[in-house]
Amino acid sequence: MIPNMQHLPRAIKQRRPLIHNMTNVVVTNFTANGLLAIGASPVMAYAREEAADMAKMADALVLNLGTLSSELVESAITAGRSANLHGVPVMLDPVGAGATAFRTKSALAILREVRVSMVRGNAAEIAHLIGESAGIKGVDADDTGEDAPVDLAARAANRLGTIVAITGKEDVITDGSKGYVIRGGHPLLTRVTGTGCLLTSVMGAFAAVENDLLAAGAAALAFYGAAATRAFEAGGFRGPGSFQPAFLDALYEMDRYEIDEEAIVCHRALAGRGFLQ
Ligand SMILES: Nc1ncnc2c1ncn2[C@@H]1O[C@H](COP(=O)(O)OP(=O)(O)OP(=O)(O)O)[C@@H](O)[C@H]1O
Ligand SMILES: Cc1ncsc1CCO
Ligand SMILES: [Mg+2]
Repeated sequence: MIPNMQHLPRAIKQRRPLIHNMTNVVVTNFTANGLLAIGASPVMAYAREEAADMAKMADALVLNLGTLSSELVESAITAGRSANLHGVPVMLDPVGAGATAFRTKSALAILREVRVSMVRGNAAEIAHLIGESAGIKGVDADDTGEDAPVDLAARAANRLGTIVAITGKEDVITDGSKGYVIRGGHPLLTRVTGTGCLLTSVMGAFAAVENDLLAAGAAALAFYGAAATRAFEAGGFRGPGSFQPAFLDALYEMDRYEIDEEAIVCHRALAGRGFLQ
């Protein structure tokens, strides 16, 4: 079980951490609404002229490469360095890494220039960051339907020197030696754009209120998956269009969820690799 986890959604509602997002044009509104729903305070700020100032006053910085440009990469590095100087955790979502050389190169430049606290992506994105090829089409991973890619996450964490989360049917998060596999969520999440992007920002909100970043990230994955399950179980929707607001409503109630210990498991394959029980 993850230590000190159950109270984190309440801590977010009480402290309303400021989350500075440099994100993509597809998911901007959804990300702001999702962060508001959990009680965090979102701000989107991109200009080179203000990136360092905003990052400095934030409680977490989220860098998302979904609709990147060279200007965004430059601003992201400026913001990231400012966050590093002021002890602000930095999340990186390398959207579409591997789909084009520019995306991979930009993500690696940020990882080189900024001390990134956590990287979250799908398996294909994370594989490409460490030079391993995997199926990727646009910004979506080819769904292999396989179990959580624990070894890939651990290799990436060690190579990149940061916490790595890989999401999919099951989620995994690791610092390269310890880690968690989290079951939950719902396949409908893949039919609504930006659920991964919002998750990276939600991880930022958890990192803002908990210094143990591995536990914070694992808790974020568990609560986010639980919200998706609740939204599905509550019913009353016909498909992705009506699932999206139901999911936002479920995120709003996240502080009421008891995380089922069964949802966070020591994956069979983790035995003997230093992963926690
Ligand atoms: N098959 C699945 N079953 C249950 N949950 C899933 C499934 N696939 C993804 N998820 C969940 O969906 C959320 C987003 O993860 P995903 O891996 O799809 O991110 P992503 O590819 O970065 O998405 P996007 O680019 O649309 O933001 C996570 O909470 C993950 O656990
Ligand atoms: C569809 C899409 N294209 C670039 S970013 C994005 C949102 C999901 O990552
Ligand atoms: Mg993504």
